[in-house]
Amino acid sequence: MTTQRILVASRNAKKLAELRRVLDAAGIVGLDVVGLDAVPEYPEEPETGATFEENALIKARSGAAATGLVCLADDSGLAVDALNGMPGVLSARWSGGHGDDAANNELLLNQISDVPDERRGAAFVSACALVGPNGDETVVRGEWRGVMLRAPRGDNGFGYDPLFVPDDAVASGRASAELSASEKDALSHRGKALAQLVPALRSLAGQ
Ligand SMILES: O=P(O)(O)OP(=O)(O)OP(=O)(O)OC[C@H]1O[C@@H](n2cnc3c(O)ncnc32)[C@H](O)[C@@H]1O
Ligand SMILES: [Mg+2]
Repeated sequence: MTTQRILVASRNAKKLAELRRVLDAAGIVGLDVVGLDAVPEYPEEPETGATFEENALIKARSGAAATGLVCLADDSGLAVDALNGMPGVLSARWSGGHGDDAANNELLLNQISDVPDERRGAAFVSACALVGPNGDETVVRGEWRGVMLRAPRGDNGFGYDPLFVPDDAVASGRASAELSASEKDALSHRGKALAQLVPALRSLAGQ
């Protein structure tokens, strides 16, 4: 059986690790998952879309076009109800610098410090785009509802995980950053999005 190479186009090492984990857990035989470090550098397009779906497609299209590989990309973020869905697509650079989790978390907590408990709902959102060799495109979305804490808790995960307590009963009030990797994957926005791609990935792998 031939092995289908698939590029997972993310510069965020912790997100990349989650994407790999979920693909591994899906048990798809015949897929060789590679990251951006395994392919020659290519100019990456700015993530200027108005939606998670548009941004995921921007990333997956440019990865597929530059490498000729099937390409999977995730665009994700946290949508806070009291902020009308922000930080949303701006989540990675909410405080200005890209990917400064501590600064992003501090700013966001301050912005919602006056929001009462009953209005602290939020959702993590992930859009995952898969672009195939013939230009075929699939985009899926997963959401994970929860509430915003008033101070960070936990050391696992990344980004806004220490601020977010999932609604799921199995999380029993723990922050996302207090869940194990497999617990997060089973519940998360990213896990839900990728689960919808399993059939497309299986057919790519020739299964
Ligand atoms: O675009 P790539 O290279 O994949 O990496 P990135 O970190 O820039 O990723 P995004 O543009 O999709 O921005 C997503 C941001 O949303 C936040 N985020 C997304 N998923 C998250 C999760 O599972 N837990 C905590 N924060 C998350 C986190 O701040 C991310 O940096
Ligand atoms: Mg990004």
